[in-house]
Amino acid sequence: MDPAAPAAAFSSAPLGSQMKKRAYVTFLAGDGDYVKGVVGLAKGLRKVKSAYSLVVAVLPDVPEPHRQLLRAQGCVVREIEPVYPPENQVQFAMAYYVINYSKLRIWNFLEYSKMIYLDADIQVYDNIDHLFDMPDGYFYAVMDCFCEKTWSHSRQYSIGYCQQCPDKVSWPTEMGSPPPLYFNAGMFVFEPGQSTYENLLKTLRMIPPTPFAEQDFLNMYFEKIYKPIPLVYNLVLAMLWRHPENVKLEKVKVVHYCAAGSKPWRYTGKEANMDREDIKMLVAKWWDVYNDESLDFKAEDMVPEGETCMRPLIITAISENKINYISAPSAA
Ligand SMILES: O=c1ccn([C@@H]2O[C@H](COP(=O)(O)OP(=O)(O)O)[C@@H](O)[C@H]2O)c(=O)[nH]1
Ligand SMILES: OC[C@H]1O[C@H](O[C@@H]2[C@@H](O)[C@H](O)[C@@H](O)[C@H](O)[C@@H]2O)[C@H](O)[C@@H](O)[C@H]1O
Repeated sequence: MDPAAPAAAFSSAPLGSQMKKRAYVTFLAGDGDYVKGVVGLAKGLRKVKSAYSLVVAVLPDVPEPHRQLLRAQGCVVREIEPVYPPENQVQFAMAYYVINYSKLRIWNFLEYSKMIYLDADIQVYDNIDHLFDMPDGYFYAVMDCFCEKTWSHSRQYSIGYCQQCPDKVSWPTEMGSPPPLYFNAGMFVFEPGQSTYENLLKTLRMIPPTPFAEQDFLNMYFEKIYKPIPLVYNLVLAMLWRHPENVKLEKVKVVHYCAAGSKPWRYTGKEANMDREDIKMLVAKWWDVYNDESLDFKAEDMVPEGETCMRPLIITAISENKINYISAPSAA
């Protein structure tokens, strides 16, 4: 149990503690407003009644008050050391992407057998716990789109090719085979492991960095075991105006607020496409969850960190006094 986990705990080894551990995990850097994204995500997962904890991998520059805020929302806060790419002159798509290589530390969370990574600018609106039950040995994520200006450095963008509509502009044979399927690294299902972790870091030192930083690197590294999953599990907002024919908004379970100007906690509506009705609706939807006090963490929400979906058994066991539940001291 993470020593910094909420005070609520089980006095005896939680039922099933020998079972495989699973959890959601996100990444937080800096002392800025992304912490709001993590709070929103923690409350969103609670709203959809996820059976798993949210682990937050924080860089050392995340201040203690922000860590306390996240613990008070039931998150498991884990400090990680930064990971920097080799010295390079590359122009990252966004200058701050250099910090995103630190996401690689989550492969070293060896107490977990399977995790679902979610960026802090993601919100989960339907329960996606079933993704944990997909076959082991693969890397699951949603395909990205190459049509936004952020891709102007790429061959795909230069010829107007996008994997979201491969028949619209087909890949020219003179350019060789089309690029392998490419995922958005804001959401993925993965299995932590020591050998994978060590090999990731060793390989990183040998690969020249590229504009999409760790997203490009992870696509290269996991190319052979990457399995695309439906777009409903990570709606990259640009899909709404780039490939509306591929989006059924009412079916979307996970929204990724990654388009420029779409971070709900910074939203002004002034950037391109931000005045769309669907964007306004999705930003309001994010705020509804963030502001919903009924979704704040309460002791009875505690699922032993990393446990499988044991809540019903645990509650029965508590009611039958098979295990004692030490509830967190009330906030009052
Ligand atoms: O100042 C920052 C910038 C980024 N992030 C983390 O890195 C992820 C990826 O950055 P961002 O969401 O800005 O990338 P985008 O998906 O919008 O390109 C964020 O979701 C956060 O989890 C952070 O914690 N602090
Ligand atoms: O560090 C590289 C980043 O790459 C991705 O950002 C998005 C974002 O840049 C959009 O603006 C693009 O349109 C989209 O394609 C691109 O994937 C991940 O979501 C993020 O977590 C991070 O890995």
